[in-house]
Amino acid sequence: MITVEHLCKEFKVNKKYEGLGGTFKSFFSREYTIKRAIDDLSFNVGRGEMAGYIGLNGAGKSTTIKILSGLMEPTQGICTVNGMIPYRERKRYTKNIGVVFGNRSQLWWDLPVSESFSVLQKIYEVPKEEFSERLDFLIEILGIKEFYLTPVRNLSLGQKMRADLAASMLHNPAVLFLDEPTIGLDIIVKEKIRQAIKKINKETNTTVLLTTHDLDDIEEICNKIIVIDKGKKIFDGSLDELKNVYAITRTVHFEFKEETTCLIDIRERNGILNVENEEKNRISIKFLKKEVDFPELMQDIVGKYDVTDFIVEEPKLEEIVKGIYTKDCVYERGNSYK
Ligand SMILES: Nc1ncnc2c1ncn2[C@@H]1O[C@H](COP(=O)(O)OP(=O)(O)OP(=O)(O)O)[C@@H](O)[C@H]1O
Repeated sequence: MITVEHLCKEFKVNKKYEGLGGTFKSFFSREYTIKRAIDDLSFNVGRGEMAGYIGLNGAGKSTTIKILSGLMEPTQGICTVNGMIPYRERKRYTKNIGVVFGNRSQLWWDLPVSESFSVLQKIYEVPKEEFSERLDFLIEILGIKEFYLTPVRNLSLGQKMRADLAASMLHNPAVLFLDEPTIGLDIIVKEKIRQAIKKINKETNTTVLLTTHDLDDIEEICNKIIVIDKGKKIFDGSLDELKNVYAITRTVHFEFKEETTCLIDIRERNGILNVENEEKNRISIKFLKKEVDFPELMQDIVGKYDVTDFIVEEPKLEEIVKGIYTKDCVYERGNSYK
């Protein structure tokens, strides 16, 4: 459904000079440097898949979305979405996609939500019956009824986002591009938006490409994840694959019947990263999965100490992804764990 092949995007950036004189010089200078925002990027997203597209600030996410939604042409490479080249046949193409930019609304500020939707119906040429069916579905799953007749300027951030999401889906697009759809929203509205996206995908098999800095969005919504860094792809696979490759540690929290302070024999073993006394009878052990035989470790501790309870904790997605960026976790690829 979405195919990206060797995509590059370069921007010309005016050369900057230091100081006040420099600022003046920069203003009139015709010298520029080239900024490569996307660098030989290739990936695929299949029909009905929901892919999370993540990267640090400035990694190139928005630039990719702009190219994929037809707003920008790449410098090199090619992409197709639903069989079309986005920036070549924009008018026909826009009827096939929905786009939501979390920091920008596509609704008309002074119009009530209802009228904004009617204008979009005309723009996208959606037949009346189809439109009304679609509208009922979106009003229901996004809980829009309570502010349907309110002017957009009077909506809260969360209401505006829900209305924007509905607006992007009125013409039943095959692909939905979401750029930070939960930015600035409270936890309840975030959850509503996530559930709605999942429902839309389930009911209409819409393909979703989602960029976000909130990794809970990814964990809850996506079945595929693409990680980019400085314009280059550094991971492409399922969430489980990401965890298998990069979640190299595990922590077990033990509760003992009595005060157990040291576990010196455990602490000294290969692959044990940390043994911490949380309370007098509670100890947590963090270790490298690759170096420690987990069942053996458990057997050993349960055999020697009176364990009343234990909880196994895997690293959170946030921690895993942070490790990928900082290269702290590429233990299996030859470097060492810091
Ligand atoms: N129009 C432009 N002119 C010059 N440089 C640009 C332009 N647009 C983006 N860039 C640069 O390209 C790089 C990628 O920017 P982009 O906005 O795609 O990143 P991003 O991953 O979306 O970041 P963020 O998470 O902060 O939104 C950045 O270094 C940015 O400064």
